[in-house]
Amino acid sequence: MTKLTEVSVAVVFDGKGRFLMTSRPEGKVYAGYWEFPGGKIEPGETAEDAIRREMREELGAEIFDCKEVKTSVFTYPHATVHLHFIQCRLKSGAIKALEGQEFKFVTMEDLPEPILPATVPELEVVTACRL
Ligand SMILES: Nc1nc2c([nH]c(=O)n2[C@@H]2O[C@H](COP(=O)(O)OP(=O)(O)OP(=O)(O)O)[C@@H](O)[C@H]2O)c(=O)[nH]1
Repeated sequence: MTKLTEVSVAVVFDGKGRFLMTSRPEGKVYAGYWEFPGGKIEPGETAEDAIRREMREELGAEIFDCKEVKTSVFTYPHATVHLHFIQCRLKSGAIKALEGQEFKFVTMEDLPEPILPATVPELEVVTACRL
């Protein structure tokens, strides 16, 4: 059976109904592609533990009200990923790009390009979660 890479990603809205996307930094596969913030789940972590850690490491952000809203599986040439979409809220304070990435709050009408292939088909469903 194919080994799944477990990945946790955050679905975060701002007060205007826009959601957060980040660009992948140089040196990673698909560098420059836009995605939901997040990363691989490490051994012993839950999806929620992982997204709390990734948001802290990548963006200096603390989150709360975490809820898994969807999972999906996508096969890339380099790996098969099992994505866990965690809707959450940001505690107040500025987000900082700590890993050389870019970030922005976007709408479906104003998406950045290019977006990771696995993320594109999930955008509609995930953004429908808006509170
Ligand atoms: N963060 C994130 N990763 C995604 C999304 N969609 C998607 O297919 N992925 C895939 O999930 C995997 C996440 O790995 P990563 O390289 O970002 O994870 P990481 O920060 O833990 O990486 P590291 O192993 O270099 O420390 C990649 O294979 C990436 O292509 C998405 O929307 N957000």
